[in-house]
Amino acid sequence: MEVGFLGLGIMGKAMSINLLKNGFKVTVWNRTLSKCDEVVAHGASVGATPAEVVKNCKITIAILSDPAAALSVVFDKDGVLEQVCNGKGYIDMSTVDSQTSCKISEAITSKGGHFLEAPVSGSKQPAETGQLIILAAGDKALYEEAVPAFNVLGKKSFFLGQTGNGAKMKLVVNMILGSVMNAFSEGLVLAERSGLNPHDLLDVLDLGGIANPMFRGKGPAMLRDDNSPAFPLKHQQKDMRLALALGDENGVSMPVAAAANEAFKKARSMGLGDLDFSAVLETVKLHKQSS
Ligand SMILES: NC(=O)C1=CN([C@@H]2O[C@H](COP(=O)(O)OP(=O)(O)OC[C@H]3O[C@@H](n4cnc5c(N)ncnc54)[C@H](OP(=O)(O)O)[C@@H]3O)[C@@H](O)[C@H]2O)C=CC1
Ligand SMILES: O=CC(=O)O
Repeated sequence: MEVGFLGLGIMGKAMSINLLKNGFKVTVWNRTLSKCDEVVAHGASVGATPAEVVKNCKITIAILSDPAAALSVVFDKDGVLEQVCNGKGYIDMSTVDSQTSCKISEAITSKGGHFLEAPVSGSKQPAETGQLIILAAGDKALYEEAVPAFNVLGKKSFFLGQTGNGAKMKLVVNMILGSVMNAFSEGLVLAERSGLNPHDLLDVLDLGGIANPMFRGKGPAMLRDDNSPAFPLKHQQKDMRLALALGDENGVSMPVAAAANEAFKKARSMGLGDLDFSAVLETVKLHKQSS
């Protein structure tokens, strides 16, 4: 199967290499061209523009940073829309809001193309090992056609119905993720400042009813001040912002998520946006009792 792939950030690089390793022919494009080199070394071809990739491939996948990037790659000059026509499929795996997804869907389908949103749950390592959870919605026939690729990229794919449902599911999941990360950060600092060994806290958490792969996976690195990015904090803050907007639209009060969003905003203002979202721990460490 031949696919186009737009966006070779942390996720896109791992996912496109995974497709190549599993026998797919892949044509890639990335705004910063040099990021194509490693994927080309695994056998990918390069398209000069998103439009060229779509022209050459029946199905094109994108995973881009945020709504602005997702829209730009479709609507701007040399963008996806210039080459979408009957029979072409476009799958956007970026984490965006449902409005962005619907706007892209309308544009693609108005030109005869097929659109599927398919944001993913899981981070850099699940992307590398093909263990993502795929939250697809939109064109069911395109979903069926993409299943062989999804089976390489993920451990489980969900088809959630109409366009927008995948985006909403992803935002709900990441709203919880970001809130939990804040509570976990507060717990680590509270344990340490109150004289406990935070490594003991990790062991205790691991055995109880709130045991969580994220605590075990990220806790030791957080205690070493290692926040090398798997899931960049700026993207987690974007997800909190979009989830809060979804809460507004639906009249859902979310004080915990709102507080978590403020902490991520604070972390961004401290210059931590490109680090892992676990770097929100630094905002908790900031507050020290002076007397
Ligand atoms: N990292 C993770 O753990 C996960 C991330 N996600 C989501 O996946 C998406 C990608 O994440 P990730 O790979 O980590 O992000 P990165 O920041 O590593 O990569 C972002 C990608 O978007 C591209 N991009 C940004 N702005 C534009 C633009 N205006 N025009 C064209 N391309 C643009 C970047 O290009 P360039 O290289 O030129 O900057 C790069 O290819 C995000 O929506 C994120 O929320 C979902 C699940 C897990
Ligand atoms: O979006 C991030 C993730 O880990 O999922």
